[in-house]
Amino acid sequence: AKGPWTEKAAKLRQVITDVVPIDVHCSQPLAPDVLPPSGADCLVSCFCLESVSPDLPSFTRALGHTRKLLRPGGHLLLIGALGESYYFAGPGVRIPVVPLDEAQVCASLKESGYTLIRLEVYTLPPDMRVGRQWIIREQIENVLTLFF
Ligand SMILES: C[S@@+](CC[C@H](N)C(=O)[O-])C[C@H]1O[C@@H](n2cnc3c(N)ncnc32)[C@H](O)[C@@H]1O
Repeated sequence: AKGPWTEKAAKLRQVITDVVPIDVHCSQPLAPDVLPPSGADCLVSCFCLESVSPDLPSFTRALGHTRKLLRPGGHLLLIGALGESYYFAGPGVRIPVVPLDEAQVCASLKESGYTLIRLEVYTLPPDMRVGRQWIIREQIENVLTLFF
């Protein structure tokens, strides 16, 4: 069915030139020839690191692995959720999420070598709480955005 997303999908297909697998738990998360030798100018991670890390050390390590993909002076835009304990990847498929607070995220960033440029923490408005995780964890619907 046609809708606003049809147009957005078409635009995206015009600008995305490749889709490659990544595993943030590997010390080399991408295949060696994917990025230029100097590294990426910018990386964006959206609701990924906390939702694929079983605990805080694993989250911190994933940040460190990601940093190695950036060129010196490159930027990471990290978007994630605070205080989640799991999300539903499908009916009955509950994926554990490391529940982070702001201080833990800042400490993990520092430990993995990032310089924090900007931090924004906000609460989702009720009409955006459509995902099950937001319904289940209404008390912790803070979303964290970090710019490096
Ligand atoms: C909660 S979803 C977020 C998806 C999307 N970015 C969004 O904002 O809706 C978490 C994503 O992490 C990806 N993922 C799972 N394990 C991963 C890993 N080891 N390394 C990198 N990404 C992983 C999954 O494929 C999934 O798309």
